[in-house]
Amino acid sequence: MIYLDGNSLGPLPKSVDSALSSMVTDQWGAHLIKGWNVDDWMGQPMRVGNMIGKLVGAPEGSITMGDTLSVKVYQALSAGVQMRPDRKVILSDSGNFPSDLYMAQGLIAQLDQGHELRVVEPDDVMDAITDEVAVVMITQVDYRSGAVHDMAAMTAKAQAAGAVMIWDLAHSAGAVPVDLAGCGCEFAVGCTYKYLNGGPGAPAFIYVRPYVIEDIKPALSGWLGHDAPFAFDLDYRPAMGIERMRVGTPPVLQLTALESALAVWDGVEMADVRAASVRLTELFISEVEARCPELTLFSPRDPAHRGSQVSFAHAEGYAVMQALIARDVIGDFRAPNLIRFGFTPLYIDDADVTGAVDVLADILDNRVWDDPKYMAKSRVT
Ligand SMILES: Cc1ncc(COP(=O)(O)O)c(C=O)c1O
Ligand SMILES: Nc1c(O)cccc1C(=O)C[C@H](N)C(=O)O
Repeated sequence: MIYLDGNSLGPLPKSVDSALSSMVTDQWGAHLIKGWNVDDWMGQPMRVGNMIGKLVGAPEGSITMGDTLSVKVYQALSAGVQMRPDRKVILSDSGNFPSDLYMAQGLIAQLDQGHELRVVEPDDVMDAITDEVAVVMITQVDYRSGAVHDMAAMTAKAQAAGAVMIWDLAHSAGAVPVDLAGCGCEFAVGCTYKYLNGGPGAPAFIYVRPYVIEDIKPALSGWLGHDAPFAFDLDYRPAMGIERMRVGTPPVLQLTALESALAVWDGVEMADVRAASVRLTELFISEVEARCPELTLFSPRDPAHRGSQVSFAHAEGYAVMQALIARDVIGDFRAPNLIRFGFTPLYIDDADVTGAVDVLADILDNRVWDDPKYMAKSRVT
């Protein structure tokens, strides 16, 4: 198999199977409830958060783990809106992943204070940052095109206009160098099942800039974000620091898989990963353009403006992708007409790229995709 879908679900790292089975047998099985203390399950969200922090330029103790990314988006958004009570606009772009926009719509309905979700074209975000905007919420790497927003420039513009900046790093963490502390944003969130290889349903992360955290009153005020969860007070009192963004019981099995998966990043420099990623995406684009004239590049041509994924448009993109998958070249399809490929240098090399293009060119040259069995849409694409 040539796996070019690590931008949606990373593969199984070799260490994870034994890490999970040891956790189940030696911790859960042997220690039962004592595991919360003797195996430090309670400390896992912070421990794993610190591992991720090293990959995204966040200081120790500024990231915690748990829940899904959609939930973490909601937490960051509600905190951001609360920080700017006099402003009513949440600004985002049409390249954002829909769940982020849906969470904003849900929050606005619940607040019922006249907030507006303003969605502009990706290229228009900078100009749309005005003094009406409470929060700018942007996914750094566009899930369809792979186009990259400049985190430092946009954060600076947002803050100069008095707005709070939230970055969604779902398609950035483990894919492109990120400097959260350097860019100065107030919030960042991301998932761990893509480039970080944490497995299906792996928990999300949330970063809050240290000086901001103490002012946040969490909207999801669960007991594990309480200052003293085991005091079982009847009233909520937020924990000190980033722990207040925890909600409930950590997903220990998923965090164990993720913690093991993250060990492969030890000694890996993001700059090296980025250089290899650029080489792979450049090779893929030049090979496809030379050999597959029916395909039109949808991603930015300049690698400086592209993440670690490449999309091409084809009118029958769904069927083309199904034919590729049937030949064990795995990418995915995004409506209405995009075939999307992720390039993950930890396990993809030049031979994978040229091998994938060999199959793609054959499928197009011989219209292999023009078959009813490749046209029928499945439930998850
Ligand atoms: C940019 C972005 N935001 C949010 C989500 C939603 O994440 P989750 O399903 O983990 O809530 C995804 C992926 O599904 C995504 O790519
Ligand atoms: N999270 C996913 C899932 O649970 C099922 C299928 C796909 C996903 C994804 O992550 C999709 C992904 N955010 C995307 O970029 O399209």
